[in-house]
Amino acid sequence: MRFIPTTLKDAVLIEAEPREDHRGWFERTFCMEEMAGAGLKTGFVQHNSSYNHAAGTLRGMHYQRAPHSEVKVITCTRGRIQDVIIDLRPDSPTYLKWEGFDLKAGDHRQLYIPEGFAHGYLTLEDATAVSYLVSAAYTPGAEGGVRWDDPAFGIDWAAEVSVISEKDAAWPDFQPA
Ligand SMILES: Cc1cn([C@H]2C[C@H](O)[C@@H](COP(=O)(O)OP(=O)(O)O[C@H]3O[C@@H](C)C(=O)[C@@H](O)[C@H]3O)O2)c(=O)[nH]c1=O
Repeated sequence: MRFIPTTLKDAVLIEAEPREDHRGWFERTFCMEEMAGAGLKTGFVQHNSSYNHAAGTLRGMHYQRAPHSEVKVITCTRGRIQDVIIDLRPDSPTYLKWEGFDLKAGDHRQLYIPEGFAHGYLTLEDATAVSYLVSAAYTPGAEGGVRWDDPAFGIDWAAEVSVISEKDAAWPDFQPA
């Protein structure tokens, strides 16, 4: 595994190292020893998948409040997404900054998102699926969100948003802590 820093503190792109032979390839997509060695958390409690019928579907921007904060490790398993994270940790040098990542099926890449970030994605192709590990149990009462078009962040989405849940369209304007 290769660990590539992003512009946001503690968020990391993980590149797998496929070993190829005449059958195809083999790679590690999770390795406790290598990830812990790179300073990443490895205690995952759920493995989730979501499927989206149409390009232009937006899910996010989500987080869970402490003490239910989550690390997430995101993989695009079918199609293509613009995956976006926002650093919402007031004590971070990259507080309120966002970064977007082009993830697509078969790219051998995963995005490691630390606790304290909002996360969301926009599908760039029809029939797109996303798989992700999370480090804390789903706790609806601790759920928080940031609206995808909140002017506080000015996220530069790669395509028009055409499908979104009522919940995600209605997150209020961000209020700094
Ligand atoms: C996230 C989640 C949802 N659910 C249920 C609640 C609801 O009935 C249905 C769909 O939930 P949502 O609309 O919240 O699903 P979704 O919008 O896909 O939520 C996800 O969005 C991405 C961007 C993330 O980062 C994830 O952590 C998660 O928040 O699934 C669970 O049972 N367990 C879970 O862990």
